[in-house]
Amino acid sequence: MTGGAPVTRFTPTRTAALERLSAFVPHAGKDYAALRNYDRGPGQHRDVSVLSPYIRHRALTEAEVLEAVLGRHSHSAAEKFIQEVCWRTYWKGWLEMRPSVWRSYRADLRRALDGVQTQGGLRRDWEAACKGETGIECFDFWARELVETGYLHNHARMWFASIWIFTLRLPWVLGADFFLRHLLDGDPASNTLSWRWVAGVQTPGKTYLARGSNISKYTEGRFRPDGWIFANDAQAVDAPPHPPRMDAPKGDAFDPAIPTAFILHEDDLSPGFLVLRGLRPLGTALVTASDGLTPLRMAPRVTEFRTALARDAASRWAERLGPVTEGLDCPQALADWARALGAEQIVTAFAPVGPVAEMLDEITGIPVLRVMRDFDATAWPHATAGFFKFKEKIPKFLGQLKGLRAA
Ligand SMILES: Cc1cc2nc3c(=O)[nH]c(=O)nc-3n(C[C@H](O)[C@H](O)[C@H](O)COP(=O)(O)OP(=O)(O)OC[C@H]3O[C@@H](n4cnc5c(N)ncnc54)[C@H](O)[C@@H]3O)c2cc1C
Repeated sequence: MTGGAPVTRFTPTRTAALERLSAFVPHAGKDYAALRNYDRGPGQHRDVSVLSPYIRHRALTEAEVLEAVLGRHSHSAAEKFIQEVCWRTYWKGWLEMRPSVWRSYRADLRRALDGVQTQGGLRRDWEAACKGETGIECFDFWARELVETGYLHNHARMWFASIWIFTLRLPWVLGADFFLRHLLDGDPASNTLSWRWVAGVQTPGKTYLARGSNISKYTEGRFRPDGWIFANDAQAVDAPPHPPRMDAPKGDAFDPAIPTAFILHEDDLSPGFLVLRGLRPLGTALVTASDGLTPLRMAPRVTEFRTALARDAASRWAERLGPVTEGLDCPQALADWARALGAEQIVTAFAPVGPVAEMLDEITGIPVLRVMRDFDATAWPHATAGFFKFKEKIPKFLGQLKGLRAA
């Protein structure tokens, strides 16, 4: 066996994440560069890190993962892995500067779901795709793997999205929503922008077309799809041009001497950087807002994982957080809770575009200070164009990692 231990189970603790990280780090160099495209199937994903459900919620931060890898490998040996970690950073920065892309996705999704209600053919095809009953063996397998494990290999995500859009001719937003409901790492930036990329919307005109030979090779013959199932040509999906780019967010500073209520939310479950900046809250609210990712029902596996991971973070930091309150699931309830504590400000880690940020934006009557990590503040403003330009800046981000300890 060449990679880390084969896994697809996700224990919702930082300890489990750290164990997985340390088992994977030795393989993050040339093994990863050579083998990362192989999808060996559920329980066999040994050539990739399978860390994304933890990194997505910042039970592990990108900075921590990069530091661990650079503690073992040179930059050039681990270049490929480092770049993949930075794809997440890039997507987040890109969406932060064009937040209307997320709002447009949601509006298009609502329209597509109306279509599902009113058009029998669309409903039938959408249901067959989500249940893994299309008759396309590999696609059906991945649909079930996703629902049963909450994870898919990156290559399977690309093939799946391509077949969804160009073979089944289903709206890409319905596929993105299917992913968000079931992926443990489901995330507005990486998911929306990756689906847009496959559809030829993100890099206008450049689509990703799945090929049978590529699937056979990288599944080591587990699937040998016939050529006929694939579209020969992928016309980019029609979409408006990218919206104008806004400035990257800067985040807020906070005065630890002011009585503070703290929101620990699912987009950043490592509050150590705030404790280091003097955070001593009167109390903490634990917020998960994943239900806001979809108009449909989130998979219980996903909400359970996120709730457990958030509780794990709260229990790790119990001595620093004051009394912890759960179940405050609307802006008004959060504002009332903070005031009842005697707080004059709410402090929280910056939440990127998505339901948590939307909830924070609606809190009124008490200042909400969203504190950014130095890593994000440094990297996000560089997501101005394509990843190629962004990745040239990676050495600069890595140069600043020293001292940016996160947990
Ligand atoms: C259609 C589609 C939808 C996707 N939806 C999501 C999503 O909702 N959430 C999500 O986290 N990722 C998404 N990805 C990106 C990528 O597939 C996953 O991050 C990756 O497969 C996670 O597995 P891993 O941890 O084993 O990755 P590894 O190969 O071990 O990579 C290490 C880390 O780098 C980051 N990373 C790797 N590839 C990417 C990428 N292409 N984009 C962003 N970050 C990356 C992740 O944090 C990952 O944990 C999507 C990709 C596609 C093609």
